[in-house]
Amino acid sequence: MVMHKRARIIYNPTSGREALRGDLVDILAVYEQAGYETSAYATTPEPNSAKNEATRAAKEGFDLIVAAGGDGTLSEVINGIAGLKQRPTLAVIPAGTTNDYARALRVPREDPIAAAKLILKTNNRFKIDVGKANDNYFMNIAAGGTLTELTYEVPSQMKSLFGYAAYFAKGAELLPQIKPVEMSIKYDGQEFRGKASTIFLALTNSVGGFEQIVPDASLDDGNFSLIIVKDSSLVGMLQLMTKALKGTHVDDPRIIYAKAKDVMVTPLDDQDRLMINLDGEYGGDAPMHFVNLKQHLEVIANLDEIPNDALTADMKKYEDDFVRGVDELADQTAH
Ligand SMILES: Nc1ncnc2c1ncn2[C@@H]1O[C@H](COP(=O)(O)OP(=O)(O)OP(=O)(O)O)[C@@H](O)[C@H]1O
Repeated sequence: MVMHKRARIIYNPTSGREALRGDLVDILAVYEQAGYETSAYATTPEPNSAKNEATRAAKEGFDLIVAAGGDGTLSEVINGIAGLKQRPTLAVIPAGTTNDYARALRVPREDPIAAAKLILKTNNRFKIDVGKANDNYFMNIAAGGTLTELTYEVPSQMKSLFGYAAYFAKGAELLPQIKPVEMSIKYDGQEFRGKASTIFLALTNSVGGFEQIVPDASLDDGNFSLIIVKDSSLVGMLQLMTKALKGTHVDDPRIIYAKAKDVMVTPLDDQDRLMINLDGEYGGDAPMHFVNLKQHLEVIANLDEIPNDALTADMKKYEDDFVRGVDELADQTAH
């Protein structure tokens, strides 16, 4: 008897513009063509429906799990399998509005069937790092601060309309609420002790449109890129944001930029609440222990292709306007 490999597609019927529904038959056919006996599960509005199904399918011995939806669905699927001994391979079909992770894996983001077809390509399997934060897992970025919604809590509609520009608008609006917190950050035998306003632990360089926030990110080196932001003034933070667009923030004295596998973040004053955001969702408060699980998951990706993520003309213009606005603001405050 021939044993077939099995694939489980976990898809969110509501994500993005409900684009997946019409493509599902074709997507199933692609995985069948690749030799997988394939079935599909539609997620439900209940919390963790994608996560629970991912755990169930992995324990049932499925070889491949396809997470089809937005970053939220993908994050749940990763949380459903990352803690298991036997982990299926993960494929991603992006259908959300930001799809940061698919961008990092260079999975086509406009065409779900093209994304599925990566399974047919040779040289498409990569073992990549996964982040652990206390008992949760993340694949892209952990952010900590008094206000971790900084780059994330952008309403979906606004994201679809303005894409990447929406992050700036929202970021600028929220910045005045950021307050520095006295904290200890132990990282691979070193320690930062002092006031910091925000920290980031990144696994990829694909963070809400800031392609250069981690200019030298590697998906499989076992390290987080740790960014500790010491400044918290409005102008200072905005200036750092403009520098982050170009990747020049890493040399700024207001920032500590390091590579580390093990990071312990502890607020030093019990009164301070240091919230942690994992891949765009609230992930609990510090103290938090972060561990990089090196090459923990096998993913279907397109990493041998040359990146094709040039900023569109519109984004570029917005970026230029933003940089000019910040320069003017800095001038006014200086006088
Ligand atoms: N059948 C369903 N009906 C309503 N909501 C659902 C359903 N299935 C999943 N959800 C909800 O969808 C959310 C996850 O959305 P997901 O990240 O996949 O897409 P998105 O929000 O469109 O994408 P992005 O995060 O990129 O904006 C979760 O809050 C989940 O509870």
